[in-house]
Amino acid sequence: MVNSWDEFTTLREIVVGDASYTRIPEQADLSAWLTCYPKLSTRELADVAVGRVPQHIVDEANEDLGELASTLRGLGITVHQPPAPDHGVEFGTPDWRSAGMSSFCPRDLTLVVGSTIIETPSATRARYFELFGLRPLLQECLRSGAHWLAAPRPRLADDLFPLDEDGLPQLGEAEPVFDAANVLRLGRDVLYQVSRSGNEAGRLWLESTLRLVDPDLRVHPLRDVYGYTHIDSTISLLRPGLVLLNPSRVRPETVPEPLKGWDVLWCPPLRPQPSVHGHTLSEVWIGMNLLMVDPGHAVVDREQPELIAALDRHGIDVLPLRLRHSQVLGGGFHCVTLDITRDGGPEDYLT
Ligand SMILES: NC(=[NH2+])NCCC[C@H](N)C(=O)O
Repeated sequence: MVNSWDEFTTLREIVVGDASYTRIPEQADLSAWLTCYPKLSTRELADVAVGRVPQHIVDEANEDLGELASTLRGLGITVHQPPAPDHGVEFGTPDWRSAGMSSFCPRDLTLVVGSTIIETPSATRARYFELFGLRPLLQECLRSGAHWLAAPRPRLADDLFPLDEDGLPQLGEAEPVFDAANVLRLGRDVLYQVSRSGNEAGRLWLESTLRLVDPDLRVHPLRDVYGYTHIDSTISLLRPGLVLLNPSRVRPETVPEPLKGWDVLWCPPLRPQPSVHGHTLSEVWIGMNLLMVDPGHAVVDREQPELIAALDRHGIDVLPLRLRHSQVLGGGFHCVTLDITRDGGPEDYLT
């Protein structure tokens, strides 16, 4: 039964990703450049290894996902691992053509608010059909009583991706686009990061749609916190009143308004993963991208002992697991999962 209103109450059912067929999309595609390596110049992009990710990386990533799935099942959690489609298959629209990218991060394109599943309008062309891999499960959820919506299919024409004064890609406002991973759920409050992976039109669409889901829901835009892809290596909601924040992106004076008054665990310096495939889709801060199993237990990268110790000091026991390629593939434990059932409801955690 689909019911997930937050990021920390006791977890009952979850989706775990599949790294099979993962590809780095052609970087000549503006949307791929924006989502993958937005800080690289066109000259630097020439060095990026595009196409299928080396099989040993895929195999090790799937091994780690398998261990995650087994650990969660061992805790009595129902785990789904829908098989990835072949992301090498090309597709297109009247405006562009692309091949796929990855099913490693189910968090990115599917937003669950309560019993409503929302397919979000990603700005990444290569991810346009990624959710077809989840469709059988989403139909199962529908049959079990979930509401299932999809945002207006975005056109993703070039006018959505203007260049800035440095010739680097930006996200325009031509249409509503955002990834689900730009959103954190906090009971009746929803944090929406405005960035290169979620625009203001996307926020407007989400606000309008969530009014249909529950008129008491409140969407809080987070602007000028982190301008790049996704919110969950900048902010991790640990439990009511305690948040893990990325000190390289947030300062005490810029703690997002909805979280002022919460206790802050400033993430300690994290350890980079060994470089195995040139440029990485994530910064080192992906190490703080953790999964709360319940308010007292977190799945965390076992190669981050300083973070594990900091969580322990805040009364959070850690299940230390490995995710050897979270930087290269751009996903930590929050990214590579999608919780569909937790115990919490539309609580008011902010007053
Ligand atoms: N849901 C996700 N895939 N999140 C990944 C966020 C990675 C973020 N752009 C960073 O470099 O730290």
